[in-house]
Amino acid sequence: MAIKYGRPIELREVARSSGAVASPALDLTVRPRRNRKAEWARRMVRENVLTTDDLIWPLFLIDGNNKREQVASMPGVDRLSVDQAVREAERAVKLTIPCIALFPYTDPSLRDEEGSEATNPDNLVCQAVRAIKKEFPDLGILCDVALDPFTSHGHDGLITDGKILNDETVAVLVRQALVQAEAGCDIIAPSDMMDGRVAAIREGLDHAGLLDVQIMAYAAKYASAFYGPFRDAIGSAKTLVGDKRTYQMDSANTDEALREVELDIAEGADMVMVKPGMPYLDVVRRVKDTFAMPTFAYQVSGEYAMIAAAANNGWLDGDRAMMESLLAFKRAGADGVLSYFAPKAAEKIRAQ
Ligand SMILES: NCC(=O)CCC(=O)O
Ligand SMILES: [Mg+2]
Repeated sequence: MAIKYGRPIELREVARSSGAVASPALDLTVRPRRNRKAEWARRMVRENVLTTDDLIWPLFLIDGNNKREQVASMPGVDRLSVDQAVREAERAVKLTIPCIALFPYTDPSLRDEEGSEATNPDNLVCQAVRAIKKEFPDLGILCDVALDPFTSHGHDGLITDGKILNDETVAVLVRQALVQAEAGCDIIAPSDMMDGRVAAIREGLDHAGLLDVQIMAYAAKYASAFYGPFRDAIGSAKTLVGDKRTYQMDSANTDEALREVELDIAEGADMVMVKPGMPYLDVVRRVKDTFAMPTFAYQVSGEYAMIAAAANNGWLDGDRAMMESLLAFKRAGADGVLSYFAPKAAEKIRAQ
């Protein structure tokens, strides 16, 4: 190492203040704490900053009017009727959050084996997109593409004899993407993890003349326990049969994440995502370093619930844990974060 830490023995004792305890000064030339001595000094050397531009706010939708229903496992998060979602969209605009994401709680009577409601051009998501775009055309809207909010079995794809049918599912996902894009959605975000869906969706969008609709691929989505509260929110927790490990990734792998991301980029993804977030920051870093693509992370429902629950119990300073967890994504190389904390974090950033 080039740095020399020592200094001549005769200089060691000279800088002691009179009030110092009687112990010899350490022989240190380099003292990293100097750069942390005051808030202005810390700001000067700060390497990463979280801004409102880094936030994407996921919202849950429910049928009805003037309705807000608490999601029990996500304190502070509600399911919203379309008119209420428009009000939250207004809040996003005022907070300068660039983009929201929409997730429907589909009425159980509309769920079936094939997830047909996903391709209904007048489903809850499409209604919300149209209503929000009408009032706030400059707010970005991201829509998930996957069948789980619409299927009676809670899986993201079509099933026969307990097996997910990849290619048949992709054909349905293209139609789902098209109804959402035609309603005015700006970013199509396939979260299903079927092989080949990004290419098929890109081709479908281009064929329909929807050349400007972006694709944010949930490229590396892991089979995770942290999705629990989300399934509660969209009402698939009780109906889900089995697990999703034949399509979502094994949490032990990171090389596989790079292969998944590489494929989605080759198939036309404009942006890629890693999900969940906090337990997979190593994956975020590798993806960003390897591909230099716009890279996003999803701080999922379970991550939100952990912090919110601990804060509600007085075990954590909720605001500080929220900001620290969001900054961690920036440090890992993410360009942005989907987080249920988005409005709260944006309020805090703007108050600073
Ligand atoms: N496709 C979107 C999700 O699965 C969200 C998961 C979560 O927030 O737990
Ligand atoms: Mg894939």
